[in-house]
Amino acid sequence: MTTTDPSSTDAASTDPTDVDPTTADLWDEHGETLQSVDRQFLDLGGRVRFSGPVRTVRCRNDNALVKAVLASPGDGAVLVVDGGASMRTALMGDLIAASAVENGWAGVIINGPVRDRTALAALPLGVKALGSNPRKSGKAGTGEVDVPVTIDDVTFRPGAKLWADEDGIVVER
Ligand SMILES: O=C([O-])CC(=O)C(=O)O
Repeated sequence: MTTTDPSSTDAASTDPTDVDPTTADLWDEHGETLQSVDRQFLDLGGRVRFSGPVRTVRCRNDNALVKAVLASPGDGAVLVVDGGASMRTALMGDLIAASAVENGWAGVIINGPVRDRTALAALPLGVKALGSNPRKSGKAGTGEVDVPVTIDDVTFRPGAKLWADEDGIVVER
């Protein structure tokens, strides 16, 4: 990729000239004023480097809220989905991810699995997740939206700025 346009939708952007600083650069500059996520998420979207303000969903084996939130305007935000690390059901597939792209979301971080990995890898969307499972989620809509969620010792507060890349995830406290 040769553009430095941050709104570019090129898939699989890993170009070091991208305008966003790397997470390592951010850590060097800001250190422990940021939080860094220890958990080793897999990069499963067509964008590896992404950033934006945090939005959140907390749910477990039920993705109705994920679908609803990603069908609403994202305005460049990153949705952090705390699925409690359950690997039982996929919390996002290609249709929900395509809707996230259409609605202007920068990325989705899922403490749980996705499905349709081949399709996700072709979308201009950041996706970090624990893995994949073909089993569909429940659709009851149980869970919470835009509450602080904690994954290991990192708290993701709605509105906090988050940066993700090949090295990991850093987020404002
Ligand atoms: O509908 C679901 O539960 C997930 C899915 O397959 C999709 O997003 O395409």
